[in-house]
Amino acid sequence: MEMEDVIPEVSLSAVGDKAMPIVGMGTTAYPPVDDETIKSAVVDAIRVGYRHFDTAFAYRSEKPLGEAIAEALRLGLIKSRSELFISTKLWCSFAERNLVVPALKLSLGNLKLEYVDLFLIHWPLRLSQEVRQLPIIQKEHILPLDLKSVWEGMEQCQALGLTKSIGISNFSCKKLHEILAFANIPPAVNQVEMNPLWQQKKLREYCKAKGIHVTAYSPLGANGTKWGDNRVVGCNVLEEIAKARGKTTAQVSLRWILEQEVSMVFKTFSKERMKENLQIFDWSLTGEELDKISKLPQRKIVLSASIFGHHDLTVELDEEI
Ligand SMILES: NC(=O)C1=CN([C@@H]2O[C@H](COP(=O)(O)OP(=O)(O)OC[C@H]3O[C@@H](n4cnc5c(N)ncnc54)[C@H](OP(=O)(O)O)[C@@H]3O)[C@@H](O)[C@H]2O)C=CC1
Ligand SMILES: O=C[C@H](O)[C@@H](O)[C@@H](O)[C@H](O)C(=O)O
Repeated sequence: MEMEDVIPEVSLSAVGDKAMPIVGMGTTAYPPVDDETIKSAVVDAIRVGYRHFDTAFAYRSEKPLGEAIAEALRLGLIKSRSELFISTKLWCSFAERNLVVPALKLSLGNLKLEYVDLFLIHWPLRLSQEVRQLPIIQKEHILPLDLKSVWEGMEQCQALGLTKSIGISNFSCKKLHEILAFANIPPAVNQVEMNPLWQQKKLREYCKAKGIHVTAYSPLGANGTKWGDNRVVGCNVLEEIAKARGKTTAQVSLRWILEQEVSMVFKTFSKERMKENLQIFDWSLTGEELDKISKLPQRKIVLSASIFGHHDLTVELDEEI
């Protein structure tokens, strides 16, 4: 059986015809790797059965992802680009009304694609165009986002057919409330950190009520990266469940996410772990196990203040839920 047959899909509210595989592969690596490594990891992932890939202008992975797609087509691993679901994100230094369409065109140029399936506002922040690296030392380079005008630019991207659907990332209930007040096209997706140690209960309830699909990022707590740590894969409660069930701690975390009816994007460039991380569809957690996980102490792992630098806007963002 082909793995793609077993990855379920979800229909997004704003996308006419395209469903999103509920498991996708992330493409941001730490420490950074060369393009060839990303390209061959994506080709491996397509072989294993992944069809959904998450990139961003900021990850510098758009180009190798595009090359991997071309290679997969050449090798006959897929027959058409339409078999894939590709999402990319608007970087904060393009978060201005007139820069949104050109930014997506830049990303499409990197990807060598005519359209993406999903385009997200990466963070509810704007960065000055002078910013060249993170974290930002000069505080005046972190700026508030004019959400209404940026969203108009996102809507234009969809109207132009450059993306099938549009959404947001790292948005709290408060910011969702703001955007829903004026959006002509409501966001299809909110991509946020979610794992057993940051369960996002309130945000998920809010999104469900508003018909916004949630995608979990850093579902393994971004193990081994500079924006995450090993608290999820090293969590005792998850380890105990894993041992009792003959699974890995990562599989327990991913299975828990699946059972919350959200989708997820995780990153691994190891072919073995690509397979391991897909072994989550044919078993389920017991009520007792779910109960233990629901009682885990909660703490956000991915903090905008550590990615961008300490600033009133990042501190406020990290506190909002
Ligand atoms: N919208 C946003 O602001 C953000 C979006 N993202 C997106 O989400 C994706 C996933 O999140 P990310 O932050 O990468 O974190 P993840 O939780 O996916 O963790 C990735 C890390 O876990 C390791 N890993 C993967 N599988 C296993 C396993 N089975 N056992 C042990 N370790 C494992 C990987 O190493 P290895 O490769 O060696 O297996 C990698 O170091 C990103 O790649 C990106 O696309 C992430 C952060 C923010
Ligand atoms: O420098 C850090 C990296 O950019 C990392 O924090 C981001 O790429 C993160 O995964 C995100 O999506 O915001």
